Amino acid sequence: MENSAEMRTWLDDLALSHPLVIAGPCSAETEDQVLSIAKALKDTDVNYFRAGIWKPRTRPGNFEGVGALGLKWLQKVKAETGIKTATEVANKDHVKLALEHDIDLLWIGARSTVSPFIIQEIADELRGTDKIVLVKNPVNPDLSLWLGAIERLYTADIKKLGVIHRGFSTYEKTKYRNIPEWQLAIELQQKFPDLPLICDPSHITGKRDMIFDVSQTALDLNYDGLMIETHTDPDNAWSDAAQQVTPTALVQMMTDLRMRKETAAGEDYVNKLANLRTQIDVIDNQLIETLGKRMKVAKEIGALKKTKNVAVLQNNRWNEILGKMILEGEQRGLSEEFVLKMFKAIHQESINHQEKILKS
Ligand SMILES: C=C(O[C@@H]1C=C(C(=O)O)C=C[C@H]1O)C(=O)O
Repeated sequence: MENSAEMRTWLDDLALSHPLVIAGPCSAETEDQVLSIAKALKDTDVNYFRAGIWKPRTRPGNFEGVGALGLKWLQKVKAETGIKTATEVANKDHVKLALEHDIDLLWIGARSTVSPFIIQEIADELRGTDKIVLVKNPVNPDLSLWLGAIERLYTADIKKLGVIHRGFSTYEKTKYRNIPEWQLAIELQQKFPDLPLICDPSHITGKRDMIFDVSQTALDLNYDGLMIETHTDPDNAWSDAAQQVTPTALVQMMTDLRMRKETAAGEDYVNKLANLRTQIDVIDNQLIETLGKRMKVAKEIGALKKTKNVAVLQNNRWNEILGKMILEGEQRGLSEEFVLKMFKAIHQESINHQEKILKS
């Protein structure tokens, strides 16, 4: 599968003056709940009304969705508000029912994207559909698995495709429910610049007060749209209560978010940018040159170790460097997270070079 401008035709055809917005409750709970949220979202920027009908929960015993009955409620939403509808499908039976009920946009959840068997089953059932199909990232940060799912759908002649970035599971405790790993989405954009990319800040953050900030970051990174869980009574929602926002909060958010352009004209802007980028180019060259020099010295250390049969990894020395560099970095406004990541990569490269010498 290769990038093609056609990938974004369905989105371009909507001719939106704002990012694509998919909003609605985490789960469809009752007909009244679904309809009252949809009515509150009528005449806003919302393009698709979402509601989970089948809810894959981490543990059994939680509310697992109302099932096919909810599809009738979504049909009512479209009839009464004119908003198009969206739901998650996780197997071929879901697909069949969703298509029978004329749901306009189907998404595949993170837990399904990890399984090529499930994706193939869904793709086979969807074959040739003109509905929009969006694929959430797999729970683990694996870009090939994510793209593999898109490829299976594309091969099944489904051409209205896109991806939803909902963040990744991690063992570490962080401020996020699912860490964003923005780098992965940036890489995806580099490979498939025309594949519509939607951010799901609700699942990335897990907390409603962080949703605005993550949404703004997504727009700053050229995302095409947002999927935001919305409920008229979030605190009493039957699932994901902490991360849902009210329709009023959503509308306010859409007003406050700053839309960014991909580029800008104007001689002053263009000249200043070119000048600053020249400075960056010079510094980048210095960085590479310096790193090359550092590896040369590491190789000499490797050769010396070889003569005395000494181990490559020297934890004391390594900890001493890390400690010093974190402090140095702090003084230059570099975050500890960045310094750690960078030096871990440098250390690994140094070890690789020395390993080659010791094994030669
Ligand atoms: C270069 C050495 O080998 C390894 C690599 C290090 C580095 O690149 O700074 C530090 C400690 C060792 O784990 C060394 O022993 O000094």
